[in-house]
Amino acid sequence: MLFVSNRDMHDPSLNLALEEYILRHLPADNDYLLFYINEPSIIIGKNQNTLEEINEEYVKEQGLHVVRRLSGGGAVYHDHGNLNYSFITKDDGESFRNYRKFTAPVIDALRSMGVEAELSGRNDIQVGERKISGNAQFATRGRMYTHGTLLFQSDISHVASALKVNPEKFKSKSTKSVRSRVANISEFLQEPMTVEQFRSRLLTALYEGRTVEAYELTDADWEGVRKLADERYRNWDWNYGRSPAFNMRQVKRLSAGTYDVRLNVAAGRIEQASIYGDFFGTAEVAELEELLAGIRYEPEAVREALEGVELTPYLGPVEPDEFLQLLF
Ligand SMILES: Nc1ncnc2c1ncn2[C@@H]1O[C@H](COP(=O)(O)OC(=O)CCCC[C@@H]2CCSS2)[C@@H](O)[C@H]1O
Repeated sequence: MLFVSNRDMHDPSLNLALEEYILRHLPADNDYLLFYINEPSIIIGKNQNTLEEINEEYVKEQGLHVVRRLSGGGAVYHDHGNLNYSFITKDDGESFRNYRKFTAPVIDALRSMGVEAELSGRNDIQVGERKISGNAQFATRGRMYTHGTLLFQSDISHVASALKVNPEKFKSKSTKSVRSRVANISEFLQEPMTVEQFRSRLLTALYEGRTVEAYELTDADWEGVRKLADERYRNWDWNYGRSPAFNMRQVKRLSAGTYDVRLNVAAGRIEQASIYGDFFGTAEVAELEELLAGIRYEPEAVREALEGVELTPYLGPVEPDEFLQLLF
């Protein structure tokens, strides 16, 4: 596992671009480890509707970055007290949706510092009932990354104020406020340390005492990273773009996540479909939306049109009947 160093880079667009660049362009015969700390930001899940996730007024007032990532899942708040890790590895057919595999070494490292961390739910690391880390994955062309946050010493009140919280989440996890659900790792440490010291401890623990081998990024690499940042992560179309036009809308929680389906139906046919949510798919949900366009708005017609289409890559594990229930 090669370590990629970017210690002084805190622009979320550059950090997400670097992560994507490593995934797509660095030699695939190696695994990579990347850490990053972002300036105050909201990082939106791939399939989310940005404006419904953020508290716009607060974002403006605080000058927060709002950036969409390639992985599924929900929106999270980052600041200088939040350390992110990313394992960029081969997609070997067994690792996608396997959060235990990638969080285990992080959890072991936390335990070695006296933090009683454990994996719970789909993708969270918690101490007791409180979340200290959210995780997500992205896979393409045989490569994948698994990345997660580590709330070390973040301003927890901002976590609550910056994000608009989906009432579904409260119901399903039966908690009263986000504030009480998340916690900073520093609270659980016996001896105080800075986020930088925490980062070094984690790095040493992840290499289990072996020397940390680094991949040195070249000038050409950096050029590629900047290009990706400009083209994608600094692009309004990517971060906010997708149009929410609809005249039928249904929001449902299934076991694989929350789905928000919107349809424009005219003359009995689906003109346009938009599917939002915090689910974990690998394929572009836009392809599925396109498949739905032009189909008669009837369960049988939709069932027929989708025959043979595997839904899981788009939507995570969802049965065809469940999908129909989202549409009708
Ligand atoms: N920084 C951070 N860490 C942990 N939990 C958070 C954070 N910010 C907000 N939250 C809480 O998690 C939920 C959303 O949980 P949910 O499970 O919906 O989403 C996630 O966890 C996504 C994790 C993405 C990790 C990436 C790693 C590098 S770039 S971002 C939110 O409503 C808050 O209650």
